[in-house]
Amino acid sequence: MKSLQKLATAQKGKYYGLLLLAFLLGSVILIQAYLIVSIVDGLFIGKQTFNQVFPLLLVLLGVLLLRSFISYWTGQIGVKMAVNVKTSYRKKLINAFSGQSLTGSYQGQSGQKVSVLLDAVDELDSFFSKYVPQRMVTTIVPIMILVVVFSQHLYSGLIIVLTAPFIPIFMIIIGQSTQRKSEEQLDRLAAFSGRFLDTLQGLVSLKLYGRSKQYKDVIKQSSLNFRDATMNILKVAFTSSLMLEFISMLSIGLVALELGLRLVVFNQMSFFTAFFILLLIPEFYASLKELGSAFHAGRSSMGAAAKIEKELAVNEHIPEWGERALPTKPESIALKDVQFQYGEKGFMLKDLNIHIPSYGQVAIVGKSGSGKTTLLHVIAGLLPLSVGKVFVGSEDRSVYKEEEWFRHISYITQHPFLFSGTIAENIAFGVDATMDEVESAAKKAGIEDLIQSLRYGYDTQIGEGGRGLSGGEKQRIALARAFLKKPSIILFDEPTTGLDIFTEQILQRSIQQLAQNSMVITVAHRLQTIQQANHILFMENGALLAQGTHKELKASHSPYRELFSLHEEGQNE
Ligand SMILES: Nc1ncnc2c1ncn2[C@@H]1O[C@H](COP(=O)(O)OP(=O)(O)OP(=O)(O)O)[C@@H](O)[C@H]1O
Repeated sequence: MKSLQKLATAQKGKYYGLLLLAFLLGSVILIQAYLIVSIVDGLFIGKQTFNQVFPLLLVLLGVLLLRSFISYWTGQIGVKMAVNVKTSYRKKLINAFSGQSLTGSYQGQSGQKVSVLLDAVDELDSFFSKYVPQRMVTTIVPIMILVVVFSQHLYSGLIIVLTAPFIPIFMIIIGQSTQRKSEEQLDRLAAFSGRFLDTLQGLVSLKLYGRSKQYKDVIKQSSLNFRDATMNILKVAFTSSLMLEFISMLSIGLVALELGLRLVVFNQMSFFTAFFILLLIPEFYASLKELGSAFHAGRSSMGAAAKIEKELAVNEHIPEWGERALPTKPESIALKDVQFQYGEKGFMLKDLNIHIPSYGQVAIVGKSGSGKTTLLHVIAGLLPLSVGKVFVGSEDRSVYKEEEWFRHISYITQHPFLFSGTIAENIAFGVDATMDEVESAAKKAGIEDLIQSLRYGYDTQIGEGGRGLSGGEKQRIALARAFLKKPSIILFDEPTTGLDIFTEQILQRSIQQLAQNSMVITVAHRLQTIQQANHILFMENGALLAQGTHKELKASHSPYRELFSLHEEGQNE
């Protein structure tokens, strides 16, 4: 609770506002009890007329209104505190997620991350909107009441002092298990969300492999687990309310019995004093009881805070960036003694020394798993280097601003991600472009005819991830993006799966066109791409085995010759 508490005290204005309102509430409760007792005492003991007590009734009405107003403002301040904290946590989480390198973003299930961002952050609400305001009220109001009760009657004060500690003791015992159960509930919710999203995304594979029934059961089970965890929390909440009610009723009963005996049997006190104390005692215990419920909610928030902190504490190694602007057209890219490793013992790129000129086509070639895509990601600046440097021209790339670097890059992956929206919006993604420019880019990427054949043309809606488009169509939209963005560096992960001859030719032609003014680096799987490249990087097991033109490598390097002849065989077949 300490870290959440710090966030509450950091909002000084609101915190002191709550303190002031708690004092006001204490005073209003005392005045309200005093007025009620005066009116009843005046009417029934002092035999006053209604007209005589009427002014007091008006004041009482004012006091009741003031009390409602104080409760309203206390609630409002709590809600505003919660909003500030939730906004700041959501920002931190989004920054953490968006700042992650590729390896970080691949870890864990996407659904779980969404669950932390939405559900766990929402769970923080009750600490600030309920617990903090109520704790302030309970710190001040019962003490004010106790002082007044002691000033009126010593023994009633003593009974309160003896019975009141049972409530906080009980709250602490219950609070421990609430936090544990709340963490468990959030874990299960995150697991449920994660599995659900995984299943949705892999629905086709599940059907093809006849696993949809098993996954249905898995989802059902994780949903039941979440339900059980929620029920466990509710069980604790109900038990805690019952016990708090029981303790406070018992204590009020004891004080009432003592007052009754003194007033009626022993005739040792006035009706005014007895009634006044009797009205204040329920207020005293109500305040403690409400803290009990708020404490329960606050503990749930702690569980959520622990989960969020865990997500934020992932100490990930990310690419470094500086503050300098990048020249309009970056000169060559050079990798000097570069190494990169996935995790501590994962696959490793070893001692890479590569020079790529500012225009022309570079092909990265090698067997599957040799590290071609990983090298492309290192060149793109998506992965942090373990050792070595990447130079842009003569400058270390890390001195440049991240957004400046990415402004110069287009990356056409094997499965480009399209966002839910129109085709035009997807082509113009990240740039301000007129409709003419969008159409001209689509034409260069060879997708214009297809778009025009659609009923709504460029305004056709596509689903998230490009649902509704084929792989080749998605790649051509990504190409159109590249034409529109006019990047200096184009990274292209050539599709391994067979595209039709028509689409393949369009892709080849477009890439060649882009290579006239830009640096094109392709993870090449096709013979034609390899033959056309100005420079070839031949990878094996994370190392750069050889580099040069296709002719040079074919003539001098036997492993390359072997791979190339395999390519040729595949193509002939
Ligand atoms: N995020 C990751 N975390 C850990 N290891 C990874 C990750 N991505 C890839 N690898 C591993 O790194 C190695 C190289 O992968 P990479 O995708 O770079 O190969 P590739 O040459 O592009 O293969 P392909 O031609 O089949 O696409 C593989 O052994 C792969 O399992």
